[in-house]
Amino acid sequence: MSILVMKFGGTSVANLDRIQRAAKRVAIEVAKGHDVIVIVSAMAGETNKLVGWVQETSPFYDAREYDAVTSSGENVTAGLMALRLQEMDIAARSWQGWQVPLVTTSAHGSARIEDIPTDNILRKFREGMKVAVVAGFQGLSPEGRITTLGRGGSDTTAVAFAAAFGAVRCDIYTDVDGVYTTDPASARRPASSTASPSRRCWSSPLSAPRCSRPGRSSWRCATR
Ligand SMILES: Nc1ncnc2c1ncn2[C@@H]1O[C@H](COP(=O)(O)OP(=O)(O)O)[C@@H](O)[C@H]1O
Ligand SMILES: N[C@@H](CC(=O)OP(=O)(O)O)C(=O)O
Repeated sequence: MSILVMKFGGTSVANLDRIQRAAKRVAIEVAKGHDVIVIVSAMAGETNKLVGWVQETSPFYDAREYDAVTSSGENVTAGLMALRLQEMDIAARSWQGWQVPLVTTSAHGSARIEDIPTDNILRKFREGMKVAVVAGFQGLSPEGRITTLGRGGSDTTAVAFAAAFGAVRCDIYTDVDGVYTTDPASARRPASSTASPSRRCWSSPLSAPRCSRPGRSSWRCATR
């Protein structure tokens, strides 16, 4: 069994057309014989909207409820991606963090991943499932509450899954107009695009700094 992890960021699942386009990419990898774990983010802008709603409702909010609300964007995209794949006759189902379960610390809003048991998903692959669509960014605390991993945390989810499942590769997709030479989120004046978006960018830093910890093993992680 060769497992491939594919992560689609908010820009790549921003609407139903983009979800369909991402699903087609997944289908290509399934056709190559991989069992695929797809990690999805919330649709672009959704998490910001949810954070805004929390802050507007409760300025000194309960962090456990912040996580309950802000994790929900990924649940929507996971379900929609699984439905789209099913429409393409690919055996797929969605998994929320608690269903895996992706066990984290109790640090709500910036939880650390403690454990990713592989048995549930591997059993489904053995039964014929081809794609496990996992909601990124979220997990379950020892107290049984939903947690989130911090903004940009879906990259962390993807890299941690790739390590836990011994994936052949972890591909991180984002929809941009080109690959800049520096991270536009941190650079004062983003350098111009130097390559086509489809080119592999092996040196590109992942958006979540905490990705590097679970990902320090030997397999390759590509930004596409
Ligand atoms: N054109 C680009 N070239 C290089 N890096 C980029 C580009 N656009 C975005 N990035 C970086 O890639 C990472 C993911 O971008 P982000 O906008 O969060 O996309 P997504 O919603 O797909 O996760 C971030 O670190 C971001 O700054
Ligand atoms: N949706 C979450 C998690 C995430 O990783 O998103 P993206 O892959 O779009 O950066 C956030 O906005 O923080």
